[in-house]
Amino acid sequence: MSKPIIIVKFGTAAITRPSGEPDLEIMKRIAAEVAEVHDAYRVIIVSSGAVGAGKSFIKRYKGSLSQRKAAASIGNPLLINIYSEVFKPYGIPIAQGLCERRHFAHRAQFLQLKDTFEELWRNGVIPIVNENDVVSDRELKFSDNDELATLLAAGFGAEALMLCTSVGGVLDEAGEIVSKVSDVKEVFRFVRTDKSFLGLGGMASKLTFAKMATKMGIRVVIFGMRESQGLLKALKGLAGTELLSHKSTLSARNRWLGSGGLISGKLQVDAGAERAILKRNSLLAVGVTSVTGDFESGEIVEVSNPDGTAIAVARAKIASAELLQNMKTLNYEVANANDIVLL
Ligand SMILES: N[C@@H](CCC(=O)OP(=O)(O)O)C(=O)O
Repeated sequence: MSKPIIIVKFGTAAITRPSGEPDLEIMKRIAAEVAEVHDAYRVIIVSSGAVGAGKSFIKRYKGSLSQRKAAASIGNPLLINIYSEVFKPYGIPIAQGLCERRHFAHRAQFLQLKDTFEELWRNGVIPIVNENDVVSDRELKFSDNDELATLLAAGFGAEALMLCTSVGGVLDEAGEIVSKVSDVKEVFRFVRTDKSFLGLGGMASKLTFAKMATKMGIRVVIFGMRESQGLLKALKGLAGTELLSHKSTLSARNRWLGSGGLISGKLQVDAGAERAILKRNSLLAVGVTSVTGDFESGEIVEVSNPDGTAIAVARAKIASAELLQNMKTLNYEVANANDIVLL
């Protein structure tokens, strides 16, 4: 049987000194702990920190979009070199994967990503993923690397999504780490919305994506690396905040479909089409009342009922332009029942 997959995401604040430079001690600890679980799991590391690692090279850095992108393009190779060095003592080669949102919007592209990582794992290599900041533009970028890590966890059918933060977990009113959470709603009220200067996500973002992952049957642990054994303890549920997964009967393909973050367009349907979808039938053009966004055949759309409540996500069989021309056509399939996941 193949080894389970874990996604381990390190946020900027978790691996960066206050000056913005990568914290070598923490990164050595990451390598040591990941090396310990390398035989038991197929690991994907998602690492932020490129902007922090490169920003000192940008004159009068103020954090504008172009400065962040330039800083990331300088910082990414620096960061990946450090990872390569810290994993060397364990004989583990690492590889870099730079992803954009569109790589997740098409099943075929995602399957290529999967094949590439499978090949890396067969060769004992750990892929380290970051957003392709240099080219991802305002609309096409991930909201942050928590989203990227969640999409990878959903698409790869990961057993666990490990989100490393500087705080070490979700803190309650008394400042204590909440250890186990069965419903993410329970801890949302503790969350402050401020985030670190260099990173993009914060605790609210982590919990939003954690909720999505737990619904898909993925265990999520928010943990820290400031103390040794942080990852190892968190994997055993002995440190950080563990968000328990819900039972999921979705196939890997439908988890990927249902992960929501990939949505390229939105469709509103009438009451008849809503009933049909809820009875697990296909979606026909005649039931679509409005089309938002510009999507291609094969991309993911959100489907909402006449009240505007999202009821499903679906892989569109036709592009938005073709749908707009055939809105009133009977028996014109927009999404096949097998490509619709109810929310
Ligand atoms: N891609 C950017 C990081 C973006 C990001 O999501 O940061 P964080 O919220 O710290 O995980 C970088 O490498 O600096």
